[in-house]
Amino acid sequence: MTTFYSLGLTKPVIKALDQMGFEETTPIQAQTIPLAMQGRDVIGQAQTGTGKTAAFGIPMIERIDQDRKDIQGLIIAPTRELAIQVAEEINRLGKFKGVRALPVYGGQHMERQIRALKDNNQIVVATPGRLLDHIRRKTIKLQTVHTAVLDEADEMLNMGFIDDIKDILKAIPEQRQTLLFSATMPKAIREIATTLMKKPEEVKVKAKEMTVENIEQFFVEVQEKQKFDTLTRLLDIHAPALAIIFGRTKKRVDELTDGLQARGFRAEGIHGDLTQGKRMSVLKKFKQGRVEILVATDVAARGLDISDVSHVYNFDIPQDPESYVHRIGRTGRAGRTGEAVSFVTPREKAQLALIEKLTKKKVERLAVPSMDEAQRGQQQVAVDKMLKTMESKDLKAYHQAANELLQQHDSIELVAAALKMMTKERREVPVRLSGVQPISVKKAWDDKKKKKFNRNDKKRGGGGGYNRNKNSRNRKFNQKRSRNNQSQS
Ligand SMILES: Nc1ncnc2c1ncn2[C@@H]1O[C@H](COP(=O)(O)OP(=O)(O)OP(=O)(O)O)[C@@H](O)[C@H]1O
Ligand SMILES: [Mg+2]
Repeated sequence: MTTFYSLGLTKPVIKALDQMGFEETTPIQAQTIPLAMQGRDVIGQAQTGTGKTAAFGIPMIERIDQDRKDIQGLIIAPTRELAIQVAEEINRLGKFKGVRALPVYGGQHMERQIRALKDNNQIVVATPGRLLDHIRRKTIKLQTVHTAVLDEADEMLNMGFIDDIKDILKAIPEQRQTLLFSATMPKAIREIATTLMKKPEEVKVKAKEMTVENIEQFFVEVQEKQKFDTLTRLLDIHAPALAIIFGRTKKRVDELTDGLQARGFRAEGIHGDLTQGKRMSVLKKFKQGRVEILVATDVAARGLDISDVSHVYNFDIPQDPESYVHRIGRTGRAGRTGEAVSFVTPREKAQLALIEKLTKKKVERLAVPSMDEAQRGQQQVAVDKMLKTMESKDLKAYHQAANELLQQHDSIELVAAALKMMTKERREVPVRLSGVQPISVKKAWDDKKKKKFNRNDKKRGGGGGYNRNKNSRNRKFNQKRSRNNQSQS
């Protein structure tokens, strides 16, 4: 086991780590921090939830001169939520050294952002689109950046951001250090990445499986039409603390959210068509537990670190096996346990086999639950609540009433009545979702080829400069996404 102290970190950073409750390094941290502190370029791949943020954040902070007020570190992340989350973690790590990180993302007021950029932040954490806007408008100065990080690099390159990333990196001095991190690193992406880096050291944390051990993985085989009832029954049985449900498209996410709400679940959706304000408020409510189920598209949930997520449901099996790894990785973070259940229609069994091949892990079959089992699940929730109340609350004030009731009535009937009052008796309100095409392995394969072709095509076209307008970028991006029947965040 490696301590942070043995890595030669400075006192203010050690103090911050202490305050954050980090006692030992995770393997990716132990392996990449020394390399990055020497100024080496690093490609880091390690399982979800194993502390990649601090693996690049700590060395970046160590190499920042806190007496200078210009931007010295730049982190690029695929979504706004992730940019915010990473900036928060960097700010915690840099607190005692006096290093500050500013998140910069689309959907935020431009003028306010420009003012904030003048406000002495040595690190900027940005999404590619908005960062390019600032570079074009000359409202950000990146000549002093010496360290650049691409977080979730494969996702950004997958999303068609390769030219944007190249343009951004052109605005940073060439003698920079470049770090690149993700839980998945398909070969093609790694090859592109190395062209942006200088003799990168590849660190791949050796693990038997690509997913973390503490996530139990299951699948249920269901017909498309049975999926929704199966989902709500599983939710009743599992009674998750917090759950994330993945749908394939934005429309699907909206329909699922409506359906779950109709059946009495506190669910909210998150995807790229919602306003920034709405996305932030949904996430905030979810983190506080005021919303118990978050319904999301792939992109919307990449990299999100919400510690109490106990269950992940793939209502639609993901198109890429890599997406599966990221999706289920929203649970089982930082050593906690979690459960993941994937819904597979009979025609999608081959896709499940592909996932098992990539992750080197067998996914266990779960029987489709009956309505009775679901009800017993909710009864159990009531029983647990009752027992917990008995343990933790002073019930003396209720003793007299209880005694009187027991003299007049049968004790089993009394307890049964109390349980009935506490049990959510869910009526299976009919919910109809629009039909979706099952994923076939052939389609997934074709899409992969198409993506590759598009990339080459783009390369031949030379890509756009800074003055490419935002709408054209978005249009291209959306076309690509809808072709893949996926959704942008
Ligand atoms: N050494 C450590 N000790 C304890 N907790 C840690 C340590 N390093 C990181 N963490 C915590 O673990 C959680 C997961 O970290 P992080 O979000 O960086 O994971 P990740 O590897 O980037 O995952 P993903 O692939 O999903 O993006 C965070 O809450 C973080 O604060
Ligand atoms: Mg991460």
